[in-house]
Amino acid sequence: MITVENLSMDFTGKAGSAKALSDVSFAISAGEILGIVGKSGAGKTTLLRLLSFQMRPNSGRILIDGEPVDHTTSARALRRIVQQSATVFQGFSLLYNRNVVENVALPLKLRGMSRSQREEKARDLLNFVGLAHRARAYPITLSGGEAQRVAIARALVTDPKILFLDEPTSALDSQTSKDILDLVKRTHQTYGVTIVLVSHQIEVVRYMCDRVLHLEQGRIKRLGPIQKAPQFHVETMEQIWGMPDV
Ligand SMILES: Nc1ncnc2c1ncn2[C@@H]1O[C@H](COP(=O)(O)OP(=O)(O)OP(=O)(O)O)[C@@H](O)[C@H]1O
Repeated sequence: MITVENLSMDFTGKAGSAKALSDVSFAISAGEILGIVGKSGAGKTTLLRLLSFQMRPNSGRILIDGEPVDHTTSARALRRIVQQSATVFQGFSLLYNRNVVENVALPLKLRGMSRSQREEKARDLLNFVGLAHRARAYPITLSGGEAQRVAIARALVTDPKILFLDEPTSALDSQTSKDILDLVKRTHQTYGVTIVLVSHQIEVVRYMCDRVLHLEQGRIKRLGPIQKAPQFHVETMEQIWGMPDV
C-alpha cells in the first residue's frame, strides 16, 4: 500500500543543520497496525509528516499502491492521495471557537458537503466514539480523553484508508490511555483502516501493533513483528502505594 524508499530529511536553520531521517526504507501493508517507536528526537514525527505528505523529503520517495508521489504528481492527484489519510495530532488540534460537532464536521465543510449531511455524519462518528452527549460542548470544557475522542471522530469523518496517530496517549492517565487504545482497536476492526501509530511508550505498541519500526537517530534500528501484550497494564494508586486508600 505504502512503500518508502531511501527517505532522508534534514532541517537547516540558523543553528545549523539537523539530520532528522537518514536513508529510511520500509513498506506498510493495507490493514496493518504499524508502530513507530524511538527516543525523543529519533525522527518519529518527521517520518509521520512525510508519510502524510505534510512535507516533502530532501531525498528518497514514497509510493502509494506502486505509484511514486513526487514533484511530477499533479496537485489534483496529490490532493486525492492526501484525502485518503487522516492524522490525529499530538495535543488534539481542536478549534476552540467551535463546538464538538462543528469540530468533527469541519473536514466535510472544507470538502463542500451540506450542513445537514455533515452534521449527520459527524453525529454518527460522535456516537461511535461515545461522545454524542457532548456534541454542543466547547473543547475547553472537555477532559483530555474526551478531546482525544473528538480528534479521532474528526479524523474518521472523511472515511480515510490510513489513520496516522502521533502519540495518542502521551497526555493521558493509564486508564484513559487504555480506553483510547481500545477505541483505536475498535476503529481498526469496524472501519478496516490501516493505522500508523507513533509512540515512545513501549507498552502502547505492545498492546496495539502487529509490527514495529524502531528509529534511532533517524535510522531504522529494527523493523519486524513484536510479541503482542494481551493486556494494557493499568496501575491503580493502591498498587503504587502498596496499601488500600485511607
Ligand atoms: N521543523 C524543524 N526544524 C528544525 N529541526 C527539526 C524540525 N522538526 C524536527 N527537527 C529535528 O529533527 C529531529 C527529529 O525530530 P522529530 O520531531 O521527528 O523526533 P521525534 O522522534 O518525533 O521526537 P519526540 O518524541 O520528542 O516528538 C530532531 O533533532 C529535531 O530537533
